[in-house]
Amino acid sequence: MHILAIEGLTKRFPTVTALDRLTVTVGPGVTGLVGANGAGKSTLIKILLGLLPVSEGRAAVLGLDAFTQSAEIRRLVGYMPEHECLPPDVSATELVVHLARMSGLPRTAARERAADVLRHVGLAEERYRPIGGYSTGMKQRVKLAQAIVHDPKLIFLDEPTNGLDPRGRDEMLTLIRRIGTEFGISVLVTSHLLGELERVCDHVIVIDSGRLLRSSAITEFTQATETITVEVEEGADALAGRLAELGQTVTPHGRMLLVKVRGPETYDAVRDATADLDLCLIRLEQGRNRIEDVFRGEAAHV
Ligand SMILES: Nc1ncnc2c1ncn2[C@@H]1O[C@H](COP(=O)(O)OP(=O)(O)OP(=O)(O)O)[C@@H](O)[C@H]1O
Repeated sequence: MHILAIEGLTKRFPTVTALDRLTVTVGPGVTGLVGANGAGKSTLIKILLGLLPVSEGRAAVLGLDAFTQSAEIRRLVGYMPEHECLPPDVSATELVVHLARMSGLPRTAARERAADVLRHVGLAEERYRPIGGYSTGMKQRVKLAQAIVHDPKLIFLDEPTNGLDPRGRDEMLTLIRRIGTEFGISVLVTSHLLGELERVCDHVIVIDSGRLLRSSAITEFTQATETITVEVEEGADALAGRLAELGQTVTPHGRMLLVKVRGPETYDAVRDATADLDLCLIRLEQGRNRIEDVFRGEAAHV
């Protein structure tokens, strides 16, 4: 079954078309929804949650109709909104217990479950302090905890790394991957930073001005390129010369050399040339596309 099935979805605001005949399906696992600011990511999530009416089209979430069955959908789905929306005067524990109770859990179960999810997202003693004094990273963790407290089948995470420093981003992404794999919850996570979803997603959907640019497994984005990267401790110029003599096509790239792969003999040539010149080889790596490169290439054709 598809987790999401979206067909011809269009959303027009008075001055802008936020979604333009969007058709895409999403399977289980962690899916990235990528697009620049204003591409239509938040609008799509709000429609799927039944919070915004659409102009045209259809959408199903976990097999339920997004327009007529939104109450059932919200029971099965967790949502981490993009913007700051937390009450400053209550603690994370109070808030998450309250939301667990609102989703139908009895008092004791709600307390236990809230303690569990706050631990999972890495909030320790500070969970008893008012949220107003939290850092951005801690607030993002509270928003994530409330999204999973009712044990949903699917969560929508809208720009969860927003405002975080590199370490905070890294920790948040690791957490998202764990939720997707260890807890078995399907995830739709949005970002305007193309590269950051590479590590955590199984599948990526790219939208631009409300239109679908691409929907592919992450492996298709990051498939092997036809170059290998070679790095030696010293003597890169000599190595480049020797490889050229051996008939290889070499391009210097900073301290490294990019060598076009003609076949297994290219690897043999690198091995023989480094051995002949008595160089210390510190990297020999198959090149991979980066998701940004693919997107840039495709965006250029839109
Ligand atoms: N309630 C609204 N009224 C009018 N226009 C809106 C409304 N909500 C969104 N828009 C417009 O629709 C377009 C898509 O917005 P949306 O918030 O979905 O983008 P986004 O991809 O989530 O970007 P961001 O990451 O900046 O939130 C934008 O041009 C935005 O200005």
